[in-house]
Amino acid sequence: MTALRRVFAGGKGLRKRGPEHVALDGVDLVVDAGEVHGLLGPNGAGKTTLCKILSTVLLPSGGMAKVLGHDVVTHTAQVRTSMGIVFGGERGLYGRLTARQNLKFWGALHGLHGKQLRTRVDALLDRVGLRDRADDRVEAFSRGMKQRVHLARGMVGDPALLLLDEPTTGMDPVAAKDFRALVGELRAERRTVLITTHDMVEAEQVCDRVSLIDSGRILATESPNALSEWITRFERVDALVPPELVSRLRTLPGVGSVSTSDDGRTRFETTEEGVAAQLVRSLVEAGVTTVTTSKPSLEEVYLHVFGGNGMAVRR
Ligand SMILES: Nc1ncnc2c1ncn2[C@@H]1O[C@H](COP(=O)(O)OP(=O)(O)OP(=O)(O)O)[C@@H](O)[C@H]1O
Repeated sequence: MTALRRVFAGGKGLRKRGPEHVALDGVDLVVDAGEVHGLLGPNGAGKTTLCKILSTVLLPSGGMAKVLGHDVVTHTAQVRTSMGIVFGGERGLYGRLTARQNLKFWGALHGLHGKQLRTRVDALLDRVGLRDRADDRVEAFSRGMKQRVHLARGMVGDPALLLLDEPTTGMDPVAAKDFRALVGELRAERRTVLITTHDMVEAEQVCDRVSLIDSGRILATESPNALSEWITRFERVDALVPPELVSRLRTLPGVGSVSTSDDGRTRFETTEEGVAAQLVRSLVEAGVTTVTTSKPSLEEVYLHVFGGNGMAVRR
């Protein structure tokens, strides 16, 4: 996609008069064939808008996007048949139908019928681990199971490209891990996958490359290694620490900001790998007992990495 732009009219209702809202502000991005590419950004960054344009349900306000060589504005039919779409949440599944019925319905829309349809649906149910629940209504499924039906639905047309929009949001950790394993299988089959997420660890685990998006702009495209380096570098250590010890520890190399809150707890933020562990050791040796460590949020890491131009959570 080149200089892709989408502006929404402001205000509500038919007579929209409020200020315009720029959801995509000139996005340039090339996803290579066979690549699992992550689009990582906070709420309101523009990820869903981008997915909607690529899946031809929303028109761009400017710029150009092609899916497997087909323009999303002028060649919508070709785009639609060459891609599978998996949106997170409840959208797109019929709760009162069984998993098998849902897949048959979508398969029929892709022009499959008879034995070919049955075989494809059976294979997909097997693949996403739902063979035993194939004839239960989808409304009784857990979030993770529904998401597996979604993935099977996205695969029913055997697409070369899959668009996964926040597929693991709301899943428990085990279900999310299983789902990521399925994405790994798609990569092994050399399918191209564009996956949006606001989970840095997820992006790091499943993607070949990750683009960071904020305020409708791509800030950078990175390898997962760079992300994992950020994740290990930036940690937080919180404890009740005597002032003289705070003064000593704040001079340690790799300790970034140090702040003490009203309740007397001090927070150290590290900027180098391994420093959090070193801090914890020093605190324990000095007799400090309740020490907690945590990972910063995506936004905080971006603030470290991009400074004042870090991510802003909108909405
Ligand atoms: N139909 C619409 N009308 C007006 N503004 C919209 C519309 N759809 C999206 N926006 C705005 O465009 C911006 C980008 O939204 P988008 O849904 O693409 O973000 P996102 O990165 O997918 O966020 P999330 O992770 O919360 O889904 C947001 O500020 C949002 O409020």
